Amino acid sequence: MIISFHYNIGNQGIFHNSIMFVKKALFAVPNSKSLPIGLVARFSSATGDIGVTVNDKTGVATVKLQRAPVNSLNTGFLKNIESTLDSLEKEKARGLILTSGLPKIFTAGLDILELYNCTTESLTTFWTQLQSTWLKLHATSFPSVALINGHAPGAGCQLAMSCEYRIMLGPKYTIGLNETKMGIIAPFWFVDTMIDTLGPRQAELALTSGKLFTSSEALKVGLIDEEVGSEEEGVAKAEAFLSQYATIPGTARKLTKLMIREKTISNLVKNKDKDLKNVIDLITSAQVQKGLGLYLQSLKKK
Ligand SMILES: CC/C=C\C/C=C\CCC/C=C/CC(=O)SCCNC(=O)CCNC(=O)[C@H](O)C(C)(C)COP(=O)(O)OP(=O)(O)OC[C@H]1O[C@@H](n2cnc3c(N)ncnc32)[C@H](O)[C@@H]1OP(=O)(O)O
Repeated sequence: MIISFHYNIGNQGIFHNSIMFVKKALFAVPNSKSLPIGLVARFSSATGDIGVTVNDKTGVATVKLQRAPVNSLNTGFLKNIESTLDSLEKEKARGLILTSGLPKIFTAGLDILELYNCTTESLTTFWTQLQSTWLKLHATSFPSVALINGHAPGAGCQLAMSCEYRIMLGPKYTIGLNETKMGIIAPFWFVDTMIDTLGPRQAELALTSGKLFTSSEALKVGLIDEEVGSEEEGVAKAEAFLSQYATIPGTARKLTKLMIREKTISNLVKNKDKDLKNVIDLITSAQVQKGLGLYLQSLKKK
């Protein structure tokens, strides 16, 4: 017997920030004893799809990012991700597996079109949303795993580092904070997160060179925790990691996580405006705009 639920999202171009769990159908599946049981959802909008499947035995939600062609993070997509996390908190999810529904790409990081030819106003909206989505992901009350099933440059790496455990599909894809390669600077909270993940020595080497690590290099420096040969293996490892928390009291777990992350979180919370000003000053400068234009062209020329 399978119980299927669908999230029903109010959709006015972009999603409302609440998900209603609506029991849609109760149906029997003949001859199936081992089909996954769960809540299934698919969100759809011009600013990206987010597929959510919740295993109703374990309470673990698999969230699949899907914004073709490369899951680049624009304001609407970031807002959808934040709304999804809000809903999972509200529904008391027991764990998160964050992955991509696209082939080859986890996420290509920030949508460079949000940075190029932007206005101060549009950049403010975008950056404020990015800060807000990241804070939510970094501080989830439930344990989180990034199943990195494709490239994860820039903010793609940042999202992955904010999950508590990283499993990456090898050997073809790369991950890292590549901002300096683009002639820009990673924001201080990206830097803080990388230092928390790699330690200052490896973070400095990685950040100053804008290094994109292969999965085996990432494993060596501790940027990822496991490298796998297939998505199925990745899902099994993610579920195994999350299952250890089934017997750990949730509040103790959450408070411990927040204690460890508190410095990095409060650094951004206290300095949000300063961060925004830095970004506006840097990104709207003629020199950086020229560089971003050339970078976009180089991507399109390939
Ligand atoms: C004092 C200073 C203080 C503060 C700092 C201030 C500001 C800092 C802000 C900096 C933060 C930056 C974080 C980031 O995330 S920057 C973005 C990093 N990402 C990248 O560099 C990825 C670029 N893309 C790629 O390398 C490849 O596309 C990728 C490996 C992901 C996929 O390769 P593939 O061959 O599969 O696809 P492509 O043909 O390259 O791409 C397909 C189309 O998608 C477009 N594209 C790709 N990436 C992006 C992107 N990030 N944003 C927007 N669009 C993207 C690409 O141009 C192709 O478009 P079309 O040709 O189809 O039109």
